[in-house]
Amino acid sequence: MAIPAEPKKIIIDTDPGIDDAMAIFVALRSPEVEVIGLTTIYGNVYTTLATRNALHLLEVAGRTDIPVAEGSHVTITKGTKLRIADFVHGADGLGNQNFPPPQGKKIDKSAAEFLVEQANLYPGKVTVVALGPLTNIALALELDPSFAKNVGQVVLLGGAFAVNGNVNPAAEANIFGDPDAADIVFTSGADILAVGINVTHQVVLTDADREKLENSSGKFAQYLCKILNVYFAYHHEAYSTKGVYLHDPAAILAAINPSLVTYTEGVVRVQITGITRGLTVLYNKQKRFGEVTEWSDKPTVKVAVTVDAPAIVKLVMDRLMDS
Ligand SMILES: O=c1[nH]cnc2c1ncn2[C@@H]1O[C@H](CO)[C@@H](O)[C@H]1O
Repeated sequence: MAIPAEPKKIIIDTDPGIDDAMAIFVALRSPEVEVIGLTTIYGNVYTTLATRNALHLLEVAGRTDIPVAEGSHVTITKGTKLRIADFVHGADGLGNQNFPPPQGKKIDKSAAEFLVEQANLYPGKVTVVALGPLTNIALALELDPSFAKNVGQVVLLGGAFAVNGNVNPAAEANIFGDPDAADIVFTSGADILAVGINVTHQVVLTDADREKLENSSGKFAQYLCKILNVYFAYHHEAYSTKGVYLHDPAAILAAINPSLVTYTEGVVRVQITGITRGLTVLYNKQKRFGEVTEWSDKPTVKVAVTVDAPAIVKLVMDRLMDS
C-alpha cells in the first residue's frame, strides 16, 4: 500500500467492544492514517463504559495524546431502552478481564461537538469511521447542518444489505441500535460508505490465526488474545463458523484503503418501526419508478458489495503482530 504524503485524519466513533479494540489498534498501527480522536457511543456496552474502555485502550497503546469525547447515552429520539451486546463482548466489553480504571479523562466537549469542530477545522479532510449506532453522527448533523459537506467521508459499519441481520432476520446490530439516527445519516447527503454484515461476514479470523497472534510477541496481539476468548465463545455458539467475524477491523481497513472493497451506489432508507425495524433497504436505481417513493430525491450513498477478505485478515494480523 503506498503511503500518502499526508496521512488521512480519522475519528473513530466506537463502542468498545472486542472487535472495536482490534480496529482501534489496527488504525494506530496504520501509517496511512492519523487518529485524531475517539468518540464514544453505546452498543456493545453503555456509553459510560465505552468511554472508560476507549481511554483504557489508548493507555494500553501508549497514545494518551488522542482525545476521547463522550457521546450520547440515549438514542436520537431520546430512547433509553438500549440494546447492549454484552453477551458478545463480556460485561466489561473487553472479554471480562477486569482491567484497572484508566487514569485519563474524557475531554469537555460532547462527541457531536467534537465531530463538528474537527470537520470545520479540516473541511473535507476528516474521515469518520462509525463502529456503533449512528446517534453521534446524527447529532452532529443536527448541531451543524453543514457537517454533511464539511466531513470528508463517513465510513460506517452497519446494515445487512440483501442478507439476514444479526439481531434478527431483518436488522444488523448497529442500525437496530438507533434506526432513526441511521436514516438521518443515510439521507444526509454526506459522502457515506456503508460496510454491512453482507461484507464483514466474509472476513473471518480463524482459530489458527488466533494461535499465530498468541505466538507472536506483538504487544497488541498479546493484549487481544487475552480478551478474544469471550468473542470466540459467542461465535462458536451462535454461528457455525470456525472463527470470529472481523466487523470493525474490516470497516477501519475499508477507510484506510478503499481498494479493499468494491461498492455500488444508491439510496438507502432504514425501517424505523414494526417487525423489520432496523432493516436497511438499498434502491439501486435500476428501475425508474412511475410513482414518488420514500427513496425519491434522496442523495445516494456507497454500499460495499465485495471485499478482499484474505487481504484484510492479513493486514489485521500483520499490524497487530508488528506492535
Ligand atoms: O449477534 C450479535 N448481536 C449483536 N451485536 C453483535 C452480534 N455480533 C456482532 N455484534 C456486534 O455488532 C457489530 C456488527 O453488527 C459489531 O460491532 C459486533 O461487535
